[in-house]
Amino acid sequence: MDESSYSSLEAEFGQKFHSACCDKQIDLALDLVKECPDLVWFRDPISGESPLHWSASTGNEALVQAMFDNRHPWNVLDENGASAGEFAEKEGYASIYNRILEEGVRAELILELLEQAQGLPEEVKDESPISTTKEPSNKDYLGMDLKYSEDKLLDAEGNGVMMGWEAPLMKLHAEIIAPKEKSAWFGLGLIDNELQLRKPASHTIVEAHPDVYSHMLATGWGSKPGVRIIFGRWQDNMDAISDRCYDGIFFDTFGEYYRDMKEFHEQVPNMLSDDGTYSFFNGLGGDVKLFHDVYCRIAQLHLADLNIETTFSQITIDPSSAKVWDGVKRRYWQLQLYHLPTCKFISQ
Ligand SMILES: C[S@@+](CC[C@H](N)C(=O)[O-])C[C@H]1O[C@@H](n2cnc3c(N)ncnc32)[C@H](O)[C@@H]1O
Repeated sequence: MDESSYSSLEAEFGQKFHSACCDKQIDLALDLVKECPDLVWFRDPISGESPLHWSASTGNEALVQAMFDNRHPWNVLDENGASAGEFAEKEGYASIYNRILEEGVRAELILELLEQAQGLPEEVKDESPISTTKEPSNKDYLGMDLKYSEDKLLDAEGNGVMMGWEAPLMKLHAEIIAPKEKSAWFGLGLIDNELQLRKPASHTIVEAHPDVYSHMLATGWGSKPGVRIIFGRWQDNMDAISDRCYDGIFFDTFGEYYRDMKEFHEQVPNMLSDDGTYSFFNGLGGDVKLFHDVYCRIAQLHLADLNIETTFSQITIDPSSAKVWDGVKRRYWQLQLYHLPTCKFISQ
């Protein structure tokens, strides 16, 4: 059943449930779910809020658990784009936030297993709230004309491929994957300039878009000492990319999903030196805090399966000014804290 197809009975129970939550009548709310489990599909027609939002606001764990026991989705957003996690946080219920986060991790991992076992259809796959960066599909993007402006690289639909506000983050990523040999993806070349300042012995750049590649050549990257450019999709060039061991690797593409990034992560152990550092642009779920937290945890778990430990440094970043996004179709980052990943082999 989808959220728009609840019956009038479920709508009636949904409204009663809302009132019970507002009045913190937990026993009544639990009885209502028992009597009509399908009330979990009710959504307030104006606010878009769900029974999970209201349960989270009560701070009652049993009620939140009752939502999940009755298959309430963890990732419903209200009309303002707020998740149930944010409702819990607003009331100061950190343990409820964490319970919803755990459920999100569990649900996404199960979805991934189903996808592996059955090959889910595209429309179901795309129900996952998370893309690694910003839209559209990678292949569509690679066929589009791009536009460089002073501090932005936009695709033909006005999506921000790379933006100047990310410069301080690129500096930090460059610092952690520091000297000798590097691999990166180009965009505005912000991280590449930072890496060059650190005078690496060699620096490999992988870039698939013809316009970006031309821009790289026009700005002299083709003849910089120690710089090697591999032109093409990383997926199609793994043999050339992994012909050596890197002390630092940075991954930051465009129009790819988390599953693409995971596929790249599986290649990292074959080309990172024993004490090397891997990092990636962590735009995962960058417009909803709960989604971002769920996917940081999932990436951490998947990397741990590869014997790689991930620590996240929290960086305050606030690109909320309207001017930053002038002419850009979608604000792909809306959070106050960036989780900068440092990934290293777990020592035996
Ligand atoms: C977000 S930008 C990288 C920005 C870069 N970190 C910087 O500091 O300027 C992503 C780049 O990856 C390239 N790209 C996208 N998909 C790719 C793929 N499958 N293989 C290789 N490069 C890709 C894009 O053309 C774009 O230049």
